[in-house]
Amino acid sequence: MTEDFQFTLQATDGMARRGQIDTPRGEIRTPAFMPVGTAGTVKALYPEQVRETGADILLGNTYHLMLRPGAERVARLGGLHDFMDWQRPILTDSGGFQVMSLSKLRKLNEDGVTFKSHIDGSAHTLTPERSIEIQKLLDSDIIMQLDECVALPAEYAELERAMELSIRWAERSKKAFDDAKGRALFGIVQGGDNSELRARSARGLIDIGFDGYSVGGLAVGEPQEVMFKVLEDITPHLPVEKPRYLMGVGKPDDLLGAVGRGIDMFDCVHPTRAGRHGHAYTRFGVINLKNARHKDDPRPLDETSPNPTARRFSRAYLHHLVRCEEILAAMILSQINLSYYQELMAGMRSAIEDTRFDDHCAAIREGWARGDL
Ligand SMILES: O=c1nc[nH]c2cc3[nH]c(NCCN4CCCCC4)nc3cc12
Repeated sequence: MTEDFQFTLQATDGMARRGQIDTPRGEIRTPAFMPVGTAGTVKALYPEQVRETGADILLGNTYHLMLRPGAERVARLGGLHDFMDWQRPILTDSGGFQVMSLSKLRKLNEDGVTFKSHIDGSAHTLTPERSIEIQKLLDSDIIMQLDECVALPAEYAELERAMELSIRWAERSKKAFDDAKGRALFGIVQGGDNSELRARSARGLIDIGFDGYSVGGLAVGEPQEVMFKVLEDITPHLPVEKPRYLMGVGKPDDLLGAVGRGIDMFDCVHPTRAGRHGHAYTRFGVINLKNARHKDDPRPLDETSPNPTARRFSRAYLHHLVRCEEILAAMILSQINLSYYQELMAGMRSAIEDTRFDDHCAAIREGWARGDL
């Protein structure tokens, strides 16, 4: 454990946990949602606007930044925090997942993965050691091991092979990390939807020892109930005193269910991507502002929202901006969606403190069910 990366469990309510991660660059209140800043930007927002939505930490992607502008270049320019002027914690993914989902030509073997850039076709290699090196060059605060994520549904043999490879890569990642001061290294639990493989993966990672444990191999096309079942299988095996991070999740309903099953950290492109596509997340559920029903509606999105932006512009105006594909639509809706996600996380944090998590989630879901009147 690096001494200045410290997770404190403050309260629990059933499996739901309220905690805090202290890092050299600031604290992370959990359960936490991490906006995705793939190419060194949370799209359409200034970093100070991202902070104003309530975010304590951002996610950066090794795959994208190693291809462009390059990890050594970011290091020469002072690291990712100075490069994008976000001085709070950054968690970086290790790149394997993006290679498999973005790069056409790739070859994976025991040593690592070689692939062609989806940008210019140039050849690249990611090994556990190189991925750790890149994340250190980016000056990441929370580093991920390199792993292999298998899309579901998948055969047992394939899930077992990838899970065992990921444990060997976890070992190599830990050696390369070499307890870098002030940084944390997370292992990633694999094993698909097979509870025996998931348990073996968790045990293997715990034996190696990590500062936190990510649940990988989910949000890859499986139904929500499969994801929840996997979480119920895994979280009892994970150490209570270390943070759990569910990668790539999710929609608001996923967040409530996963916090209730013991998850502390999340990341997803959904709120920002949905915002760019004209969808607004609110207490009433998601509102598609492309829909013509809004074109004469003078009401703001949500006049009782704590977010001034959601009280400021009429639905008619937002509908107009979305229809015109104006840049301001992406800016406004990205801010509104990230604010709503952070409002959800803050609400869950206080509900857990007051041991009223289940009632709180029921009330949130009632609001979504009532819909947009
Ligand atoms: O197993 C993983 N290891 C490393 N990184 C990951 C990232 C992931 N991201 C996702 N899902 C992302 C789903 N996302 C939802 C919104 C639209 C774009 C795709 N699963 C993941 C699994 C992993």
